[in-house]
Amino acid sequence: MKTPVRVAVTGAAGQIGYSLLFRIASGEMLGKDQPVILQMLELPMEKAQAALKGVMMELEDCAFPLLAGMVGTDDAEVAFKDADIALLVGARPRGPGMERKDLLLENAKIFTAQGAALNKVASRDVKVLVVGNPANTNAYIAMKSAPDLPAKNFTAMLRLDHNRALSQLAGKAGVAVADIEKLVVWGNHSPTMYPDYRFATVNGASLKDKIGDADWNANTFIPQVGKRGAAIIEARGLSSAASAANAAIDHIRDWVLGSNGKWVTMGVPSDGSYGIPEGVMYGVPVTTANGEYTRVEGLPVDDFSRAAMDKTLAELEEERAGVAHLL
Ligand SMILES: NC(=O)c1ccc[n+]([C@@H]2O[C@H](COP(=O)([O-])OP(=O)(O)OC[C@H]3O[C@@H](n4cnc5c(N)ncnc54)[C@H](O)[C@@H]3O)[C@@H](O)[C@H]2O)c1
Ligand SMILES: O=C(O)C[C@H](O)C(=O)O
Repeated sequence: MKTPVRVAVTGAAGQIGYSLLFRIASGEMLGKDQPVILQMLELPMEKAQAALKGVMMELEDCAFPLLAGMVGTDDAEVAFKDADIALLVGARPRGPGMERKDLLLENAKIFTAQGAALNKVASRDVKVLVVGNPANTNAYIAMKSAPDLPAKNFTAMLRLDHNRALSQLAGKAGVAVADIEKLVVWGNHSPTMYPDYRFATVNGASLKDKIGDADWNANTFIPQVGKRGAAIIEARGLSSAASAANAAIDHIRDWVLGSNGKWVTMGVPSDGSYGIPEGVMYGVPVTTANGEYTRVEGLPVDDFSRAAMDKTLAELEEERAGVAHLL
């Protein structure tokens, strides 16, 4: 039997938490031979703690063979103690008519506190994924609030956007999602993101050539992927949850177990490549192996792409300036 991995999940009694925890405990994230200990954080409020207790009762009732332990708490330092993986989900979601950055100041303080708690008690190798919005800037805040942990351990979730783009492309081209490779989503998890299929292939052939529709790319595909979160809020009255949990599982699974050479999108602190200033938490293509991600380097950036990449960068810089006083 392998040593259990400690997985901390914040906002554990929320919508995403409810779609996420059972899949982690069943082995879908870290493998069917990997025991896990779930360390769950919720707000110190009676209702949230009662809901967390209910979720833990249900986890217990699943009798998951891989669930080696559970902790439910309102104290971040308990939830993050020795955590190998931390999924920072707990934050306020937006409602209809809001942009994710409208949540910035309200949610930012959560991530200064949780970054500091991770800094103090988590494993030095902890892999952190920020899901709570605005995800890139919250991940940046957590990273800056944890100066003793390597910056590369902090990531933001762009995988939902990557998966959304895959499905739109597969539908347009009449191909299977599984056959599409080398897709990128650059930048911020916001409507300014730039889903880019210039390099994408289907069974080795260019997807861009197969689609051959620049107007669809600029006027349908890019805005549709960028505004998909709002479309779901409009339809459901609540923000995406099962698909967000699924993307979080994809992100961590690939980071820990490897992407087998496939490109995936992760929001990571920039190393200065592609004209993105160092430290900005920006969606880029990576491959993953042996628990590390490696940027796909040297892709050509044409004028259209440069403009799109700079627009999403400008928004991230603006968000970063808006929280500078907290860091
Ligand atoms: N990055 C993405 O792709 C993506 C996708 C979907 C949703 N989201 C974001 O994820 C977040 C959670 O969404 P949800 O639908 O699960 O929301 P939700 O309101 O259903 O659940 C959030 C939970 O977090 C808890 N919480 C709030 N502050 C906390 C704190 N400081 N510590 C611990 N727990 C805390 C709340 O009590 C609640 O139970 C939102 O910010 C949402 O916008 C991101
Ligand atoms: O759009 C939102 O506010 C929720 C989430 O970020 C999403 O993309 O579905």
